[in-house]
Amino acid sequence: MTHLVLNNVSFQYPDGTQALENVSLEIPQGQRIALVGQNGAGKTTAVKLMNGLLKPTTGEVIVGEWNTTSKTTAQLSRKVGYVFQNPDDQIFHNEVIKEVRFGPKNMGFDLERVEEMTQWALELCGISQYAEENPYNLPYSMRKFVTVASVIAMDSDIIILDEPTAGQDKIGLEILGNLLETLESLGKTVITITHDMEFVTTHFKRIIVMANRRIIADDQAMTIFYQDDILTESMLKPPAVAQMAALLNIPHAVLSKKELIAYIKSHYQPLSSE
Ligand SMILES: Nc1ncnc2c1ncn2[C@@H]1O[C@H](COP(=O)(O)OP(=O)(O)OP(=O)(O)O)[C@@H](O)[C@H]1O
Repeated sequence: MTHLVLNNVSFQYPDGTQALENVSLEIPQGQRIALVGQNGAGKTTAVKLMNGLLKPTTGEVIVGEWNTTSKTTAQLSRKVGYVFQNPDDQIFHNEVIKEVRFGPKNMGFDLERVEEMTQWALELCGISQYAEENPYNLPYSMRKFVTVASVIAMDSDIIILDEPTAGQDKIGLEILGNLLETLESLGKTVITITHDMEFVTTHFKRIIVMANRRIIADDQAMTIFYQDDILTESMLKPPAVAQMAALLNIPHAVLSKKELIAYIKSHYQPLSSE
């Protein structure tokens, strides 16, 4: 069990850029969270603080019983796995299976567990058939799955996915949705940064919205996508169904195609063909 806490965390990059200001947050083990907000809001900085790649300038980040300030990234990676935004910043092996195997091997798992976790991760990410390929012969969306597999194979309590939906087609998004279900059933905490609001409303109950270096909302989709001040400040575009519901003046929150169609069917008469 690894409880994650950020207490009044601020962060400044060495060039003076203030990337986070007084961010406080608590994530109990096992939650599935979407982290959203405009480019530059501070999302990647926030998650890099969670796995110790960055240390807070002020405030504290607590991972389980550890304060990240006194731990190395290698120590923290046992508890918090981070899938980089750009897979090419992460991949360094010339064979997919070697890349995925590296993490569990490095954690010191016995050989049998290394193989078991590697095969499980490859399968869950839909890339078993590319195990012997050079990752750089695969398209970006597949390379992203190689990095996801490499991290989930390490079996950490907390898993952070930085923009896994970028460049994914329908099948890729289905694989990701299924992956989230599986990780939740295993009791993992999964924090996902994404710009895909359809994906957010379909797969996440808790959504954290960042804007201008701060958290401006931490709530469910029903609240976030129907609150004008949050949408304005974060510049988030609600999912298409919510936009259509607003155009139709539907008086309550609608977040799925099913709900939208049901409303239309019950309120509008079909046009007669005569
Ligand atoms: N290495 C760095 N040095 C200096 N400034 C940085 C560095 N990395 C990020 N920043 C700046 O910190 C701020 C927050 O960036 P961050 O990458 O955390 O935002 P983000 O919400 O993840 O954006 P995106 O959705 O584009 O990934 C931005 O102003 C960004 O330009």
